[in-house]
Amino acid sequence: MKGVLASFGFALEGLRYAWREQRNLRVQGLFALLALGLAFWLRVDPVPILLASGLVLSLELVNTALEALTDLAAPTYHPLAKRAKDTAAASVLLASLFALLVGLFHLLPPLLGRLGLS
Ligand SMILES: Nc1ncnc2c1ncn2[C@@H]1O[C@H](COP(=O)(O)OP(=O)(O)OP(=O)(O)O)[C@@H](O)[C@H]1O
Repeated sequence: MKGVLASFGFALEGLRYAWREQRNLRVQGLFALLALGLAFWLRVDPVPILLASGLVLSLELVNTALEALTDLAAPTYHPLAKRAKDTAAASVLLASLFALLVGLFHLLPPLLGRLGLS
C-alpha cells in the first residue's frame, strides 16, 4: 500500500511540474473545462468530452516526458531528436483536432438549438 501511495505521489509531482512548465497543458485544461461546462449547461452526455479531453491531456503529458528525455539524450542538435520531438508533438496535434471534431459534433447542434439558431 505504501508503494502505491508513493507512486501516486510521484505521478502528482509529474502533473504539478507539467502544469507549471507547459503552457499548452494549461490551455488544453482550460478548453476541457469550458467544453465540460458547456456539456453540463446544454444537458448533453459529458462522456465524449471527458474521453477526448483525457486523451489530449494525457498525450500532452507523454509529449512533455518525451521532450525531457530527448533533451537528456541529445542536448545538441540531432536529426533523430527532431524526429522524436516533432512526432510526439504531432500526436497531441492529432488528438486535439479530433477532440475539436468531437466537440463540434456533440455540442454545436444543441448549442445552436439553445440559442434559437437552428
Ligand atoms: N536536440 C534537438 N535536435 C534537433 N532538433 C531539436 C532538438 N531540440 C528541439 N528540436 C526541434 O526544435 C523545435 C523546437 O523544439 P522545442 O523543444 O524547443 O520546442 P517545442 O517542441 O515546441 O516544445 P515546447 O512545447 O516545450 O515549447 C522542434 O521542431 C524540435 O523538434
